[in-house]
Amino acid sequence: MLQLQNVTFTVPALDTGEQKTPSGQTIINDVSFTFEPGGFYAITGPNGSGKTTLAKLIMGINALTSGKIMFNGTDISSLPINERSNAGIVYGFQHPARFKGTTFRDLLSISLGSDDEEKLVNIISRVGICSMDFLDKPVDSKLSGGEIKKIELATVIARNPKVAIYDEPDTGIDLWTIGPMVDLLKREQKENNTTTIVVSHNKSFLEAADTLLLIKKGKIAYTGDLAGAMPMLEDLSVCTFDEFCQGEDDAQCYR
Ligand SMILES: Nc1ncnc2c1ncn2[C@@H]1O[C@H](COP(=O)(O)OP(=O)(O)OP(=O)(O)O)[C@@H](O)[C@H]1O
Repeated sequence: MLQLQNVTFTVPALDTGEQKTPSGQTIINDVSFTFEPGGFYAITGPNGSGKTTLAKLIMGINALTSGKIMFNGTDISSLPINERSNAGIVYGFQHPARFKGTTFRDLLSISLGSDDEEKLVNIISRVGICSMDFLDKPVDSKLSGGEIKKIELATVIARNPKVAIYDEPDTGIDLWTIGPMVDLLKREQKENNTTTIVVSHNKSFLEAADTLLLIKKGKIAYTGDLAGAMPMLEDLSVCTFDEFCQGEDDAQCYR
């Protein structure tokens, strides 16, 4: 069980070499929530509401300003990323890194902790990569957005995570690939009891989730199923910029 207790993230002061002065903007504000083992959660909300920041706080990519994160009874709030990863929390990036001179086989072997061919094939077939040649592709800028996403998913799944966090996994993926990707994450959730947390605006992921967390201005505005969230999702007041238009129906903006 993964518990967020009064989790807060305020933009830290920049170290200018002089005394630190807090820049002070609170991005995540006093968020408490429990992710049950094996649940499928979608974190959604307007642009800039704090979804990625919340995911990064769970992974330890951002350090908490205050509050606590408990994982299976242990306080992991001050653990670095690698120790959270060793504990079973794994993060798939929105824009995965590309490493010149590294092949997919290298990356996957590191994630898997083994270069056993049979195990590598098992993982690539789980993410829907049929060609063995793909294993020896360099992970560089020549890969398409969809290919790099599949590689990222494979490296997360290879770690056999207890908690898998995917930040906008549909970025760079065509509409025809989203369905199979949702099916893949659902299958991994069910077969391995993986607690799955997906940051997404995509309806397919929102429909797949057991529970939605709707984030608005750094706070949880709603938790529950998609049907219950619909009025809020359709309500323009969830827009981050609503203080400028006060929610007027005919506001001239790009929401
Ligand atoms: N370390 C940081 N320093 C300064 N500002 C930050 C930091 N981390 C996040 N922010 C700001 O916090 C806000 C929320 O960012 P975040 O990436 O969490 O939003 P999001 O809800 O995931 O948005 P999107 O849907 O556009 O991906 C943004 O305005 C972002 O610029």
